[in-house]
Amino acid sequence: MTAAYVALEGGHVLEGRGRSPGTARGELVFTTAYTGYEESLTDPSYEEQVLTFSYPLIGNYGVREERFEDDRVHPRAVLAKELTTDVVDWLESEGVPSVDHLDTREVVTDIRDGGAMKCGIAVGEDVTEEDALEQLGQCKGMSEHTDIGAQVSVDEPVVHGADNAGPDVALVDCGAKGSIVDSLVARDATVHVLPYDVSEADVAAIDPDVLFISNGPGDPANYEEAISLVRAFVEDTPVAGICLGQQIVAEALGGTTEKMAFGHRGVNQPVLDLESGQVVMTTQNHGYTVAEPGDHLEITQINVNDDTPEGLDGLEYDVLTRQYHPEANPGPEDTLDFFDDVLAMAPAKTTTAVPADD
Ligand SMILES: NC(=O)CC[C@H](N)C(=O)O
Repeated sequence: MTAAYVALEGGHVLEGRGRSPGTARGELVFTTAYTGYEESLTDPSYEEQVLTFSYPLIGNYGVREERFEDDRVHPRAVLAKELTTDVVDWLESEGVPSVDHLDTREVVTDIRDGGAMKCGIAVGEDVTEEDALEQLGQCKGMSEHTDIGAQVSVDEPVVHGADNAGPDVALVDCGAKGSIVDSLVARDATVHVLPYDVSEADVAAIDPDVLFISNGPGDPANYEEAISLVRAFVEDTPVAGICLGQQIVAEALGGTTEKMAFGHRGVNQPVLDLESGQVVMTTQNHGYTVAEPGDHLEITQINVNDDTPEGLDGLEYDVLTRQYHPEANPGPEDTLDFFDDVLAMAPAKTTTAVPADD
């Protein structure tokens, strides 16, 4: 049997069954999602993290590329109670180590008690506990990954829906999920996917109808270029954001963000809309949260479990953000209308009326 060790911050080492081999380190987190493992594993927001699935059987409906959110697996390693060979083969082909036959209830309890923590993984024929501890020793804290955007963003601009007649959206790609692009293109927008550190001049050249900051991994405070961009454009251009995007917008407009103990990751997080009184089920994957919205934003939606901000509106500016993932994938599609609301902020296109013949 292939050996597998998981060294947790503090030095406690768990032993499991080795599946795909390799060594890795990252921030140990868990998701309670009971479906959507392909989408979660290809979500760039999991970059530099080790993902534990609390749902016990992962891989029972195979691996299909059309469900991927990006072209590669982002977590550094995967932990579960039971992984199917479909998933293990996929992870192995991507060089991502995985461990199963773990008591994931224990792992989740450790994370809930200790918070998201550093961990080291070693999987292989000859690996030892020391190999996992050595990985743990080299593990950086999430906020120390100061240029994490470079690991997940496009290098050059890419345009989707070029022939669409709707608004031009400048999507700052801090690790955008494919479903965000798809949701906008499906609503007739032209989406300009731009590098995470795109310059003000390059955005201005597009003359976007909406500036949209994507989801992405790591600490929002490290995305200085995107923060400046929001400040530069917000007076004249509607601004939208999802997850990391909400956090960046808050940082830009005088608000603050902070790290949560272990965050929200799952597909049934209840969110209350403060105006309508309605509760919606949402998909979430974040470890930071907006602490204070500042003077230019108001909190419109909150998490029912812990009251953290889930939606922000601009007070004097056109701003609309969500902490959860309205694009779903995985998870419920209750909140897709966010994309309609975002595009409704775009100024009406000026069309030249064709004079009638008579
Ligand atoms: N999904 C995301 O965009 C995650 C945002 C941020 N990296 C966090 O952990 O809070």
